[in-house]
Amino acid sequence: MDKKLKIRARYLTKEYDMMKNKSDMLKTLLPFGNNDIEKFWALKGVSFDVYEGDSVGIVGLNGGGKSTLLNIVSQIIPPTSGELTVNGTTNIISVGAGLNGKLTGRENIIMKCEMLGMSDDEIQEKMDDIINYSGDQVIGKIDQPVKTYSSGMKSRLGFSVLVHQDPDILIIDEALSVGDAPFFEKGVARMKEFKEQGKTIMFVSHSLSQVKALCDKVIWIDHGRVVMEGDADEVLPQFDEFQRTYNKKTKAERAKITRESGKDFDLEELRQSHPDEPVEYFNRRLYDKPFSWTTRLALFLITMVLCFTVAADLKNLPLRTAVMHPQMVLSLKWLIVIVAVIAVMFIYSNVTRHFKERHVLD
Ligand SMILES: Nc1ncnc2c1ncn2[C@@H]1O[C@H](COP(=O)(O)OP(=O)(O)OP(=O)(O)O)[C@@H](O)[C@H]1O
Repeated sequence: MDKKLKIRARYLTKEYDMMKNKSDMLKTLLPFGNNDIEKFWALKGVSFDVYEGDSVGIVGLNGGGKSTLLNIVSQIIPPTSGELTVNGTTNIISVGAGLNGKLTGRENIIMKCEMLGMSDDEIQEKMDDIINYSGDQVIGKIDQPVKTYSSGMKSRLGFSVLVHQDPDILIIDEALSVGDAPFFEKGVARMKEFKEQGKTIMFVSHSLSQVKALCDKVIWIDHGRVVMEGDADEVLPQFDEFQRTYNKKTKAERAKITRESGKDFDLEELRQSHPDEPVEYFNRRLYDKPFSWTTRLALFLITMVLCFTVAADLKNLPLRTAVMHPQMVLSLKWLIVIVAVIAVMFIYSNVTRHFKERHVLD
C-alpha cells in the first residue's frame, strides 16, 4: 500500500532582515529611511517529501537552517517563497519554545494545552501526568516562573506537554539534547510509540547518535541548501566526515563562510534554473515583499492625514473647517517641528549608516 504524503516542501526559501538595532525596524517603514538593511538567506530552495510513519532527522552545521526549516513546517514562521503542504496536525517542541518565562510551569502547561486546542477538563485530567512526566526538578518548581528554570527543565516541561498530545506530525528541535540520560530514554521510547502508531517525526539534533537511534531517513542541510538526503546509514557517515573537516577551520573562517553564504543567493536565479517548475514556487509571498517607495510614501501621507484629523478633533474643529483652514490646526511652529523631525530621521538613517560597521567577533 502506498504511504500517505504528510509533508511536501518545494523550493522553500527564507530571507531574514539583519536588524542591527531597533531603529532599523522603524527605518524600513519611513519614507525617507534607507531601504538597505542587510539581508540573510537562511533557506535557499529546500525541497523534500515526508511520508506517513517516516522519522526524518535533519542534520547540518550550526546556522545551516535546520530550525528555520522546522519552524516553517510547523507554520510558526512563513517562508519567503516556495510551497509547503502539510497533511495533518503538527506539534513542535524545541528548547523552551512557546514557553512564557513570566508564567509558572503550571500556567505554561495550561497555556500550551489551550493553544493546542484542549478543553479545560482535558487539561485538568492530564495536568498531574504532564507534571510527573517532566521529572523531579520541574515538579519541585512547578509553581515558580519558568524564567527560573534551566534550559533542560524548560525542554522537559515542553516535551512533557507535547507527549500528552496526539499530533499527526511530531517536530522536535534539539529538545532531547538538553535532558539527562533517563529523560532521553523516555523521549526515545515515546517517539518509538509514535512511530509504531504510524505517526510522522521530524527531528533536529546535533547528536548523530540520537539521530541514528531515532531516524530512518536523514536530510542534511548546509547553508540553507539540501546537500544530501536518504537513508540514515548512508547520509550520517558522510555528514560526520564533512563536519570533522569543517571543524578544523578557525572560528573566524567559519564566521566568514556563514556571513557570505547568507548573500550568495538569488531567487530569480533559482527560478531560472528550474524552468519546468510552476513560477508560483518562486514568487515572494506578499507579506515578504519590501515596501516600495510609493507604498512608504502612501503610508506616510495616510499617517499625516490621521494626525491632522486627530489634531482637528482635539481642537474641537469640524473636519470640513479644519480642511478649509489648516492653519487653525497646524501652526507654523508645528510645521517647523514636523519638518525638523523628518530632517533628523533622514540624516539619521542615511548619514549615520555610513559610519556603522558590522563587527563579527572572532
Ligand atoms: N530572526 C532571524 N533574523 C536574522 N537571522 C536569523 C534569524 N533566525 C535565524 N537567522 C539566521 O539564519 C541562519 C539559520 O539559522 P537556524 O537557526 O535555522 O540554523 P540551525 O541550523 O538551526 O542552527 P543551530 O544548529 O546553530 O541551531 C543562521 O545564520 C541564523 O543566524
